[in-house]
Amino acid sequence: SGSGTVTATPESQDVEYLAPISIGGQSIVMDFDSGSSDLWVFSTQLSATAQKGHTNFDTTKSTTFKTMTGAAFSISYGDGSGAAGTVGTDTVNIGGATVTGQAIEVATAVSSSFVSDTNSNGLVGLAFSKLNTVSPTQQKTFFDNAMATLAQPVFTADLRKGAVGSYEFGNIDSTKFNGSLSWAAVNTTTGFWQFSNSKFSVGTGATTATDGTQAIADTGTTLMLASSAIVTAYYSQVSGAANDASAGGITFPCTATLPDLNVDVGGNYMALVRGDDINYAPVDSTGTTCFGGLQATTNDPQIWGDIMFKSQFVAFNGGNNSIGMAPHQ
Ligand SMILES: Cc1ccc(-c2noc([C@H]3C[C@@H](O)CN3)n2)cc1F
Repeated sequence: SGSGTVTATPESQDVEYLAPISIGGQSIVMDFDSGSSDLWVFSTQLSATAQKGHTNFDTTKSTTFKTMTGAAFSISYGDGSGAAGTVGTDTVNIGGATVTGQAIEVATAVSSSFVSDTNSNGLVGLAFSKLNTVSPTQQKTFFDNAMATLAQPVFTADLRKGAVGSYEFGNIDSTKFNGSLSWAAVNTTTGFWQFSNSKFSVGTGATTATDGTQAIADTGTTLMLASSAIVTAYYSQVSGAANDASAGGITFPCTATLPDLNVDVGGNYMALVRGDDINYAPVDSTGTTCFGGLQATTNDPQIWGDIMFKSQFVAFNGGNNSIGMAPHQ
């Protein structure tokens, strides 16, 4: 009910953005992921090794937790990591926006990359509920459950490069972006916040058609994974840029000047991704070579992650299935 705002704090190198939620009165820091649809949490039912360094949800300490008999979940992410376990319901409060009876996926097994990521204690999936992995009865996301009682059926992501931003439910704070939001229709068939991308331009260069693959807005992906048409054209304007097998992608001299990238969202709006945001991070401590925040993917849809969110304030409207963007204030 109501609306709620939580801080979105970047992990080192802005790998992901973490926000605090309350599950059954237990405060737990989670990774908010608009590219998946499970709310799963580290728990006291994990091995002691897996629990080490994490905040572990204890179902026995929540007076409102109810077991969902016979239910289970198992999820894997784009990078091959994953989690699995059992399911119950509990009250979830995110900055004041509250859902009772939210499906809580209680991890009994998690992959090593989650164990070592001790700042994160699970994920809050914010894509469409059709992607939820609970069986035998698929469950709804927090946002899906909250929508009817939120002041507006929306949530927003205000993610910042190397700084604290926010996630907000139920309200669009117009002090956080410049001008007005441009809205694009969302193609809900895949379950992602997916939209068309038909053209782009690099810096002040000519606008060029893309290969027409769509894109998703994915807060759970660190970089901006775009079609090769965009990526090739972009880095052709960056002296010293090249694919660097040892770094695992395109790198360039840290002294390189990076142009802005303009990418079309939904046919009407050219979203500007600042060149400065495309300089992701040095590949090593010498600070000589830097890793590109824009990398190529053959995946369809393209996966536009945090690099895009650092330049654009994004609103997700579950009432009319649209996505709104504007440059940050
Ligand atoms: C250790 C770890 C691994 C992966 C992820 C992860 N979270 O969201 C995503 C992207 C990719 C797609 O799967 C949906 N959104 N990936 C988070 C982690 F903390």
